[in-house]
Formats: sequence, C-alpha cells, structure tokens
Amino acid sequence: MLISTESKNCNIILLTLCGLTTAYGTVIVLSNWRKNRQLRKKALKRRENEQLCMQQLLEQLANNYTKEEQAEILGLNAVELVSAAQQGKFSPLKILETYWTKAISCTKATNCITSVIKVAKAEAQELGACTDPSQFPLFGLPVSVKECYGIKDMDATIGLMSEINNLDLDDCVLVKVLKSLGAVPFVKTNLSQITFSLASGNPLFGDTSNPHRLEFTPGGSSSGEGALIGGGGSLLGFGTDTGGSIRFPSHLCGICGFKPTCNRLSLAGLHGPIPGHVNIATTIGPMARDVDTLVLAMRSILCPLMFELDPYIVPMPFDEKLFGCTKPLRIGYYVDDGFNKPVPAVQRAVMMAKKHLETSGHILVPYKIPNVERAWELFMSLCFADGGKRCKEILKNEDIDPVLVPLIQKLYFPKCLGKLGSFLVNLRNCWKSPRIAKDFSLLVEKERNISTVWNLEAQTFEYKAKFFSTWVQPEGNLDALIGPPSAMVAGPQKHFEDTTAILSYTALYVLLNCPAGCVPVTKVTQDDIDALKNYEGHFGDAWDKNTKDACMDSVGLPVGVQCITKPWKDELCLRVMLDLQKSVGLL
Ligand SMILES: CCCCCCCC/C=C\CCCCCCCC(=O)NCC(=O)O
Repeated sequence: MLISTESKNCNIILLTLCGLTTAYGTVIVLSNWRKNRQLRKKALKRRENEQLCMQQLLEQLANNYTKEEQAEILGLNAVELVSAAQQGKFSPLKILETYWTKAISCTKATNCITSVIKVAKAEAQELGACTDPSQFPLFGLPVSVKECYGIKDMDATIGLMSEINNLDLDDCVLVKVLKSLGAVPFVKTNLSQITFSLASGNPLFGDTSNPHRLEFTPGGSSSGEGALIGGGGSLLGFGTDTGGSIRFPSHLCGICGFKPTCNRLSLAGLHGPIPGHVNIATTIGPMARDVDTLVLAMRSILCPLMFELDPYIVPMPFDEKLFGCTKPLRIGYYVDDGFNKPVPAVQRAVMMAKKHLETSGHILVPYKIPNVERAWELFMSLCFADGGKRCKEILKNEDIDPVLVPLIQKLYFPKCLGKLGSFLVNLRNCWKSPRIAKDFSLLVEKERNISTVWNLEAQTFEYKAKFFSTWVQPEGNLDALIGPPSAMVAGPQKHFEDTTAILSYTALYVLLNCPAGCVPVTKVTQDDIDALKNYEGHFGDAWDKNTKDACMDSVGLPVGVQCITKPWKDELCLRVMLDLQKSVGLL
C-alpha cells in the first residue's frame, strides 16, 4: 500500500515534469516560429520597397538622356570616363543617372543590386559644381559596393533578416575615401548569406544570376558585384574576400578582381560574420572589367586620408616603382594543386597564360604547391575554431540559405557521433573519399581551447615559412605565381555547396596572406567539354563528380587565371595581371 502511494506520487511528479517540459518546448518553438514569421514579413516589405524605389527611379530617368548619349558614356572604360568628366564632357550627374539606369536594367535580369544609394544624387550634383575636377582622381566615377559595406542611414544586413533597418550611423572608411577622391558610390550589391559560402544569394534578397547564363551562378560571396560588373552595370566595385569571394565570382563572371595583402585597405565600418580571425583574415578589394581600373582604384585609395582614418592600415602609398618595373619576372605556374583537379578549360587557361607571359618576356617555371591538404586542415580548424558557435548564433531565427544548410548541419552534428559520421561518409563514398570524411570530421569538431588555437596559429606560421621556401629555386627566386582560380567554371547553383572542393585555389592565399587577383583569359570551348567527359578528378569521389557535372554545359563561359605574389608586393601582382591582360586582350 505504502509502495503504491509512493509510486503514484512519483508518476504524478514525472507526468508534471513531462507536461512542463512539453509546454516549455512548445512555447519556445511557437515563439521562434512567430519571430521568424515577423522577420519574413519585414524581409518581404524591405524587398518590395526597394524594387518599387528602383522602378520609380527608372521611370524618372527614362526621358532624361537619349540612347546615344547613354551609349557614349557606357562605351568608355573607367580611365576614359574619369578623364572625360574632368574635362567637362559629361557631368557627374549625367554619368550617375546613366549608370543607375543601366544597373537597374542589369538587376532586372540578374538580381544583383540590393539597394540604390540615394544620397549619390546630391553628391554628384555637388561634384558638378566643383571648379577644379583634376584634383579628384576618380572624378564622377560611379562605384558599386557589396551590401556589407557600411553607409550612413542604410542597413548592411549580410543577408540576415534580423539586421533589416539596423542603420549605420556613418560611412565606412573605404566609402569616405572614395567620396573624397570624387567617386560616387551609387548602389549596394548582393552577397551570399553571412558571406560564408560561394553561392550567390540569401533568403532576404534572393539569388543572383550569372550575366552570361542566367540559369547559372555568378559565384560568391561578392555575387552581386560579379554579376553587375560582368553585365556592364558598373565599372568599378568593391567586394570582400575571406576564402575567395572576390576572385571566384570574378572568374565565373569574366571580370578582374584583386584581393590585396591584409591591412593595406581598411575594413573599418564593414559588417561581417566573424570578427577576430587572425590568419583567416578578411580583405576588401576592387573588382572591374579590366586591370587598368583595378590599378586606378588601388593607386587612388592608398592615400593619406585612409591612413589617417584607420591608423592600423600600413601607411604604404601605391608603389609606382614596383608597379612600373620592366625587368622580366620569374613566374611559377601550376595547373593543379593535387587536391581538386581543375576541369580541362581551367588547365588550358593557365597554359595559355603561361605562353602569353613568356611572349611578354617573362620566365615561366613549373611549380608544385606544397602540401595543400595541410593548408586545408589549418584553414578549416582556424575558421571554425569556435565550433561554428558564432555562425549558429547569427543564424538563429533566420531562414538559412539552402546552399549553407549542409555546412550548418555539420556544425550542429554531435561530436561524439562525428567519428561514426566520417566513417559513414567514407562508406557512402565507396571507401574512396578520405577527404570528404576528413572535411566532415574537421567541421563536427567542437570549440577548440586556447592552447589548441595558439598551436594552430603557430603551425600556420610554420606552413607559411615552408611555402615561401619553395619559391627559392636553383636558378633564382620566384617573383610571382600563376594558377587556377578554382577547379570549376560557372554552372548551376546547386553544384556550389561543397565549399572545400571549390575554395582550395583561393583560400590558400588567404591563409598565406598573399595579394592575388583574377584575370579572364579564355572561354570554355566544345573541345574542353569533350575532354571533360573523361574527367575523374584525383579521388573519383562525390566532389570530383560534382565538379564534372557542374561544368558539363559551360561552352562559351569565361575562364580566369589567378596571379599571386608575396605579401606586400601588391603592385607587382597588379603588374603581372596587367601584362597578362595586355597579351590576352580584353575578352
Ligand atoms: C588550401 C586551403 C583550402 C581551404 C578550403 C577551405 C574550405 C572551408 C570550408 C568552409 C569555409 C567557409 C568559409 C567560406 C568563405 C567563403 C567565401 C568568402 O571569401 N567569404 C567571405 C567574404 O566575403 O569576405
């Protein structure tokens, strides 16, 4: 009798606890669902307002200029346009309105713009009243910036609905510097969600399309810049790069993009997902149709005002001597990093670039990338040293971009099951994919402690030293390298999920902190596709199969080559890029 009363009480307590837990759980789920619904409504309104604003602007501008007047402006490159504006041939306002019209028509096709920067009109008008335009090296040049650049009274959401209407109180340093040089920041461009994938969009602003094939991706994370500049809607834009986000979309969209050495350009006032990384450092950089514009941009913005506004930027003006030196360079070349085998079109592009640079008088020597797998382990371990905590935190209550989901799922996977997971991944890939299993185990690893992180940083410094020891060759030191910007060319968005397989060629130079840029060299031919039919990659695993499938329908799409120099030799990298562009010609 006594026992049964006790067990009755126990049951009641258990039931009450279960009830309370279920009720608590339900309240949490419902409240998250409500928050998410409110965010979605806000996002829809934000998008609709912006589209309406673009439509109204287009209507207002429709009769301002003739087609011929616009074509004349759109036909000039950045250097020519600045010079024409300085000579008073076109007013900054006319240039701005022409580029607004063109950019809005681009975004109708590719969804590359997230916002119009309205204050640009007043800025162009003010410039128009200036009596000495020659003092402004970027006089009247409309410049696009990635959505994450802070601009006064505008939001910078990095594709997060919760950041809508969180307005910046001031312009970021780069925008202040651009304005001081006479440039007119005129639109913000789309990006992948939290800038953490090579995909093109986010649930807030949607996906962006490749201007050369609308059903394909332009790459990311600076997807909007790639699509806008590739579509002719901007002459100069600025992106960010932590793993390849400037160079990858440049490669896929057939434009030029440059990632400088970290701490040459100011990041102050930009919004990003993970502040505080040391060896996986974000860099900003210019993107344009030609290398001359990248040079114009770098030469102008490396100015006293930037060094004054951000005292942590190394006060190194543009090194004209290094850029202008004409001595033949010793340039290493490689077509394959031994980890992600490039498709034939990409390998052919590097070999073409080699020939072109030889014709320009440079000495090209074969080069082998040392131990990419080690660089990959270090990159991943440092990038997710917090076990993905910060990523998970900022994505709470958000809709997550489908391309990002597999990565986030892995970050949530219980570590105790991680070993089993890698085993299963291996099994699923027919025992053939140690690298996919490794990728999995690197991502499910939870927060690393401080000694582990310090160790990783120390090992990264060791890797860097070893890497550059391979630049010392028997016949003399290498000045630069050329190689693929990625194993792939543009393809359907769904093939761009497995970041590791896509990033190895660009992320390496983030880890090494090298200046690196991409120059378009050729287009995919039918012969490339015929050769691709025999492609198996190095591992014959799911990533290799994906690389092949992604590129199967890519005839006519652009293919770039990456140029790399040692840290702080940014001007030399630009020189190699310019030499390459001069000998290849503009595509
Ligand atoms: C040899 C190095 C290989 C490294 C491969 C790393 C794979 C990392 C996997 C996931 C990392 C997620 C970070 C991806 C960043 C992608 C793009 C980028 O640059 N975004 C940042 C930005 O826009 O600033």
